[in-house]
Amino acid sequence: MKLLDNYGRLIKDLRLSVTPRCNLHCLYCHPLGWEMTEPPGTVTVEDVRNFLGAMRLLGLESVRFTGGEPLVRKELPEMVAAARGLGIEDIAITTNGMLFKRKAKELKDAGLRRMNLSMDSVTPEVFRTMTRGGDVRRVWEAIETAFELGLGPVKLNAVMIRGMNEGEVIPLASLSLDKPLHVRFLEYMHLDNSNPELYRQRFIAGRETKAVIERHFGPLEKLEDDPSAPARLYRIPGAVGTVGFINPVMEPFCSNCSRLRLTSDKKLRPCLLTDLEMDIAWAFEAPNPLEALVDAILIATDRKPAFGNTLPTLRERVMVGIGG
Ligand SMILES: Nc1nc2c(ncn2[C@@H]2O[C@H](COP(=O)(O)OP(=O)(O)OP(=O)(O)O)[C@@H](O)[C@H]2O)c(=O)[nH]1
Ligand SMILES: C[S@@+](CC[C@H](N)C(=O)[O-])C[C@H]1O[C@@H](n2cnc3c(N)ncnc32)[C@H](O)[C@@H]1O
Ligand code: SF4
Ligand code: SF4
Repeated sequence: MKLLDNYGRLIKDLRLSVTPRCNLHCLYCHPLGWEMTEPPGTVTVEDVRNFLGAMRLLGLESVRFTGGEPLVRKELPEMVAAARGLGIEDIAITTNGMLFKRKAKELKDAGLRRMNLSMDSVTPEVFRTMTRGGDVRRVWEAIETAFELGLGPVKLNAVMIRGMNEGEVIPLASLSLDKPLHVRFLEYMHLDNSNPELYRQRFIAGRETKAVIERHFGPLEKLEDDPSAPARLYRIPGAVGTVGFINPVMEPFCSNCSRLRLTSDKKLRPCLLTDLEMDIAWAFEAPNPLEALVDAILIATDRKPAFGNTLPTLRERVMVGIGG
């Protein structure tokens, strides 16, 4: 069965947050501390199995476990195994990598196929500042471990923030030169309404980052994009890996959006950049959760907007600074 929204988009990908907790505190993100226990009402392994089962009935092809930091959730391997048990092939995580080395084998055995790693900087001090205490050596270890275990492709995410890591563009892009690493530069999104002026000052448009790379390496080769994935892909001539630009603010990719998101507190979001979310805790408690979850997913898909409805506000907040 295929799930189509009201704009004809095929919904086949799920982003599933398994915890609101994190062992880092990046300057641009606001997770709960890792030392807390999971808040009451957080999705359980059984909830994840039921939700994935319902999505699978509706044609789900890929699932990405995220957070918070998914590796602080001790049941993550069981959740991955639940996805695999339902026949899902494309099982990925997005992680800061701090705990990856010690959990990688178990995750691979459970069915994990690939990973995206956050790496805003290659410079230890800049990395530590941006993540408020993270150790970039652990990201290197995570990359090596992924290569050793054959988990791939390995994609790196760098959120670009003026005054913090703009000097890292060339060192980060250079990581794609001789290794199969896919380095993606993300436009910073300011997801709350506090201090729009600070947001404007910090924001760097993807096209500016691309221009910096092209000034250094010459024109980038355009590669074929996966239309339903957020990154626009390029290659530095002769490089093994790729560079990509994820520009949700200045160049939204909503027309091919294929995603729904489930938050760790059981809210179903038809879109990442929306103020609309449905509390579907009731469906997990229903006498027939699978049936109730299918209903909830159909309703959320029906409400999926044409584009992120908070996008215009995000763009408005940065337009003045960069002239359109
Ligand atoms: N606006 C918007 N941004 C997204 C969406 N999905 C991912 N992003 C952005 O892309 C960033 C990187 O996402 P990842 O978790 O690495 O996953 P991904 O790149 O979507 O996954 P793959 O393409 O499957 O590797 C996120 O932090 C968001 O900034 C989406 O559906 N809408
Ligand atoms: C919220 S994190 C969760 C997964 C994991 N903890 C990690 O950092 O990879 C998922 C992705 O969102 C990105 N992200 C978080 N806050 C962001 C923001 N304000 N703007 C753009 N990207 C952001 C992170 O860089 C990361 O790549
Ligand atoms: S590691 Fe991920 S979840 Fe944790 S603070 Fe950074 S971006 Fe947020
Ligand atoms: S902003 Fe919303 S509609 Fe656009 S790509 Fe992201 S999730 Fe999809």
